Order: sequence, then structure tokens, then C-alpha cells
Amino acid sequence: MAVSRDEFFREVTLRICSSLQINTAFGRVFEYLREHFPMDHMFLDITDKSLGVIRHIAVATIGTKTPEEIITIPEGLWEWVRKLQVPFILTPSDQDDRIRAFAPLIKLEGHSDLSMPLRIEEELIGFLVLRARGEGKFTPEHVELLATVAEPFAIALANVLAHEEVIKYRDILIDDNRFLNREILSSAGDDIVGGNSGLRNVMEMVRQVAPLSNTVLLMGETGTGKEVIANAIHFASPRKDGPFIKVNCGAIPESLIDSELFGHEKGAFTGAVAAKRGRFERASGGTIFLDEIGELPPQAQVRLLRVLQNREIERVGGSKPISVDIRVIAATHRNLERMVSENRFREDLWFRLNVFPIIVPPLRQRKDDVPALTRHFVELKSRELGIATPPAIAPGALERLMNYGWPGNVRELENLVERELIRHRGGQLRFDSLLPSERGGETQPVTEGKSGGPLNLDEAMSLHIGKVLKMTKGKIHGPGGAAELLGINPNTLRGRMNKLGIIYGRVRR
Ligand SMILES: Nc1ncnc2c1ncn2[C@@H]1O[C@H](COP(=O)(O)OP(=O)(O)OP(=O)(O)O)[C@@H](O)[C@H]1O
Repeated sequence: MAVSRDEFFREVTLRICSSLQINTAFGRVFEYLREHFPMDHMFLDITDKSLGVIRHIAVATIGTKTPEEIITIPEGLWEWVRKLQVPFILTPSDQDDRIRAFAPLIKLEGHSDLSMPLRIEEELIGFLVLRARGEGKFTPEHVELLATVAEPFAIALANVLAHEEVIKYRDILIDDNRFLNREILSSAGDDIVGGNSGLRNVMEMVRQVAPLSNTVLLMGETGTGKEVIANAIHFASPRKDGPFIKVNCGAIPESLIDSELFGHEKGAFTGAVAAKRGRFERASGGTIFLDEIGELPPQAQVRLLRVLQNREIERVGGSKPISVDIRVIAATHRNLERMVSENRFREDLWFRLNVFPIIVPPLRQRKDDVPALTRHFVELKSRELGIATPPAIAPGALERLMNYGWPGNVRELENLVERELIRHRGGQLRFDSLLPSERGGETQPVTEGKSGGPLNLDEAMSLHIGKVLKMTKGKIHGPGGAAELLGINPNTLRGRMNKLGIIYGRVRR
């Protein structure tokens, strides 16, 4: 025991901090402490009040027998355990009732323990326990010497706990990421309707380009499915287990775009209270999907060009470049070539992006996909809306949907199906009242006439007759017909309709 307190403190502290692996560091301390304490085992324990247990987090021993890992403490003893402050000696025949009650729980029979409570900011977080075979092995000098290293052990234990917490969250995040990737895959990759018909050429190009890492440019009107195709490329590529990060370039305010895309260092600008990774960094190892690329402001276009050229980004306020391993897929509904000629989009960026352009055709050019898409959305939206049995589609309805122009493309069809399902009150889905081209007027009441002033009487009458005809599905004559609802003779109604130029044929059922 002839060791100075300073030297003892220094050696123990160096050893307990010598490795990030607590068992390795703990083994090194054990070797050293055995020179000063008569012990066979040493435990680093954490106390978990919520579970009512003490758990060994590290064990060092000269024997092979592994002690119990978890010790359950009865409710009545917690108060006593929680208040323990200084190292204390435990023997099975101790005079203290509580120690005698505690002894069998920790299997003390035939041993002595020297136990040191470990505290951080007053709160008990665990114990360091030295165990020797035989009773009466520890002396007050041992107690005093061990007390000098309470702090380094408490800090080491707190670090282990913090590390465990980080690992736990990391595992949760990895698991979430896997789950979300699977979700995206099942909601996109598998569900491309028309892959063998209207999108056959597009899918052929997807198959060609997916295994590579080159930039892809998706062009097509809004709502044609560009994002769906970008997903398909990512999930068919070797990067499929990496992130798929989407950026809607048109939706980020210009003042934030640099920090969103490239991240920033702490203190780079007012409000940058912590360093933040940008979307490019987050996409590393995976794919970044730059939607609405035509909306990117000129400054950000320059920065993007640099990323495409060097595969490096620089955080706002940062001084060194960070390399990123990403695949870029860009999309636009704009005519970028025209924007280049109008000096609204950089020509050099356009060349970089336009390496492998894929044009996603509008729905009106692939009308044969409309029936399959409609059925797909009826199934999908019924599931989302909690409708157990998706309603059937009325004969003739699909034909009518195919004859519509779909300016909003697949998204418009998707929305139409959803609205129809929400309004659906039994029977088959007819879609007859919802097609915008067949609406008698807007869904909102119209109060403004062609002249810009209020509706004149003819305009109001025309609108009203149109609405009623829509309700009766074009029926003019007989019970439930428009004439009856409007309270006029059917011939009078026909006369008015001719005068007002309303052509309204009976809808086929
Ligand atoms: N071939 C398809 N099969 C199944 N669903 C599709 C298909 N094409 C598009 N969709 C669906 O239609 C909606 C619109 O598609 P998406 O968002 O990919 O269009 P977009 O071209 O990226 O639109 P925008 O230009 O407005 O961003 C999405 O809900 C998508 O899931």
C-alpha cells in the first residue's frame, strides 16, 4: 500500500481513460488495483431505479465464473441504496440489518465487498465494487484510498452510459431508415403503373441507367410521375440501401437555399446556433433528387455546378471542402433549353445535367394507361381512406376518363379518384360529376359574369340549368328530370337551353 495518493490517482485515471472499450479500460485498472487491494473480482455497476435493478456494466475477474449480471433490489432497500455516499465495507455477518438483507441478493456469502457509490452532480448513477474471497478482507485504509478515485470512475461510468444511449439511438435511426426505405420502395418502385405500356420506353431507360452513377435529367409536365421514376432509378441502383433525399428547389426560400443544400457551420450567420449538414451531405452514399431544378436561383446554380464537377461541397461559413458520394437526379416541367436561351438558366449547368435526359410523356399521350391507373388509385386510396371493399367502377366510366385531356396528368387523376371515393355513397363509381370539362360551372359559386361585372340573368340561368342537369345526369323529361326540378315544362326547358346554347346529352348509365 506504499503508494502516494497523487500517484495512485494519476495511474487509476490514466488507466480508466485508456480505451473507449470499457471492459478493456476496466481490465487495466483491475490489474493495477490488485497491487493495492486484496480482490478477485471488480464490478462497475449502474443503478436503474425505474426497473429496480443494479446491473453490471463491466466485470474484471481472476476467476472464470461470471457473476449475476442483474441484481433486483427490493423497494424497501432503494431509499438506503440511493443515499449511500462514501465507500463502505460489506460482509454477510455485518451488524447493519440493511447490509445483512442486501448480502444474499449480491451473493456475498464467503466474501467481503468494498463498494463505492458513484455520483454525478449529486445523483447516484452506480457503484464500483471490489470483491475478495473470505470475510474481513478490507480495512479502513482501503476505504480511504479507494475514495480518492471516486470521481474518475463516476466520469467513466457516465461516459459509458452516454455512449450506450448514442448507440441505442443510432440503432433506432438505422432501423427507421431501413423501414422508411422499404416503405418508399413499396409505395413507388413496385407500383409503377404503365411500366409495360405507356411508360415502356421510360422504364427501358431506367433499366439502362440505374446501375450507373451518372446524372439523370427527368423532363415532363407537372404530375406525370417524374418523382416516381426518380425513385425507381434509385431503388434499382447499387445505392438503394443509401438515402434518397428529395429537394424541391422551388419550395425553399432563396435566402435559405445555400444552407439547406450545402449546410452551414456554427455561427455562419445569425441563427446558426449549431452546425448543420445540408441535403447534399445527407444524401452521401445515396441519391439526391433535385425537383423543379428550373426554379434554382442563379447563385445556387453556380454552387450546384461546382458540386457536379468536383463532387465536393462547402458548408456556408466553412473553410474546407467536404467530398460527397452522390448520384444526382434532377427534374423539371420547364423547357430548360429555352430558359438557357433567355439567360435564365446557366448553359454550363444545363450541359452537365443533360447527360441522360428522360422524357416522361403526359397522360394524354398514353391514354391506354388510364384504366389501369384508375383501378390502381381506387385500390390505393380506398386503403388509405379505410374503405374495406373498394367500390366497382361503372361501365363506361373508364372510357369517359380516357377521353378527358388530363392537364394535371396522373396527379389530377389521383385527386379525382380520391374525391370520388370521399363523396361516394354506395353503388358504382361513375366519375360523371367530377370531370372538370363536364362541370356545369366551378365548384365555388360563380358571381362574376363574362363582362367582369355581376352575372346577368341569362348567365345565372345558364349556370343554374347546367347544375341541375348535372344532378339529373342529363335527364330533362319525366320524374326526377331537370324540368320537374326546375318547375317548368320540358319543352320550355329545351327551348331555353337552345336559346342559351346549353348542349347537354343524357349520360349513358
Ligand atoms: N406510373 C405511375 N404509377 C402509379 N402512380 C403514379 C404514376 N405516375 C405518377 N403517379 C402518382 O401520381 C402522383 C404525381 O406523381 P409525381 O409526384 O411523381 O409527379 P411529378 O412529375 O414529379 O410532378 P411535379 O412535376 O408536380 O413534381 C404521385 O402521387 C405518384 O405516386
